[in-house]
Amino acid sequence: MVKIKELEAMKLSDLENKYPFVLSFFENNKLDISGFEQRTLNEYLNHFTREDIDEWAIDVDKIKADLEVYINQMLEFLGLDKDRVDSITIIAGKDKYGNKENFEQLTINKSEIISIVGPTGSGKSRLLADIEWTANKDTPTERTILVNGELPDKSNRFSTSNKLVAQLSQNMNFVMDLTVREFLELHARSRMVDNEEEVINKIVEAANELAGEKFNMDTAITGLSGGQSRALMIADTAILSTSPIVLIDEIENAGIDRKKALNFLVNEEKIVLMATHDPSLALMADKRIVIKNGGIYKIIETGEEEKSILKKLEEMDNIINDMRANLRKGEVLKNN
Ligand SMILES: Nc1ncnc2c1ncn2[C@@H]1O[C@H](COP(=O)(O)OP(=O)(O)OP(=O)(O)O)[C@@H](O)[C@H]1O
Repeated sequence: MVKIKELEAMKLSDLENKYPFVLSFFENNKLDISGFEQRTLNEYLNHFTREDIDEWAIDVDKIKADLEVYINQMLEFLGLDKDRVDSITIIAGKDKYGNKENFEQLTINKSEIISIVGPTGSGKSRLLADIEWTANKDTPTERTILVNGELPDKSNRFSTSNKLVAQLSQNMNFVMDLTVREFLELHARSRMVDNEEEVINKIVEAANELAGEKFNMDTAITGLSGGQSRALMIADTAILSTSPIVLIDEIENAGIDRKKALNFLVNEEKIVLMATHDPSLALMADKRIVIKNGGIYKIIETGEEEKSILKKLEEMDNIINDMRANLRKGEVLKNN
């Protein structure tokens, strides 16, 4: 629930961006906010002179109380409230040997990217699965996942239309007999987007930017290569998904531009967790979780030194990518 205290210090332009429907509240209450877009709600409400207040019968406390009720009602009505995720918290469970994990709890906030590293079979996918399931001591790790500091309710956990989590998993096998266009149309329709054609074009364009070999709208999705279908799912998730949490289980080297893919998926409003064996992707995150024997063993913040190492890694990646592209084109590689 939104509290008026949180709103008072917001600039009117930010308030409008976050809750576009507030404009009709101001209009209905004959409050002219033009010229005050860069001022906070409090500054705006306190700018009235005694005369204004008497003449227009302005009651600031009542406006605030009404605005709080109005925003909460609108969020509930639009079904947006339950989808707002500002943070998730992982509360420690046990590793594969039954020992308590080496941390107490970790809160991940909106717009953070977290990578998950650790040897093969150490439990990276398990951690993602715990988050997807919003575990409540009911998985092998006995971890608990909180959303916005609370145990999420079941409706949130099991709703399929506005899913809490968008997951890009390692296996992306299409079984449906549809063309790319039909597949995206189905998805866009279920999301009720207005500009269907435009959105579909955007997804195919983005997917083709990620995949090496281009495909078009009339390609059957069963005919896409591993890398192409992966690229399509990434572009689809990035552009169409409203899920506030994106879980990525290794953007494996299926020939897609992984860094570009991550940039597509990252967005101010989302929490991104990605299991990876790739050093550049691991360091692109704000923090990384190190998993050992099924338990969280360390949480490391990516510091300045590692960020500068990331630059070097990216240069090396570019060299490797160029060589890969040239080999694919059938060229013979040359020194320098
Ligand atoms: N804390 C735990 N307690 C019990 N079982 C666990 C725990 N953590 C992970 N496991 C189990 O260990 C197995 C391997 O874990 P997982 O598949 O998550 O590894 P991974 O790190 O993703 O491996 P890869 O890098 O090969 O993808 C799974 O069966 C998983 O359920």
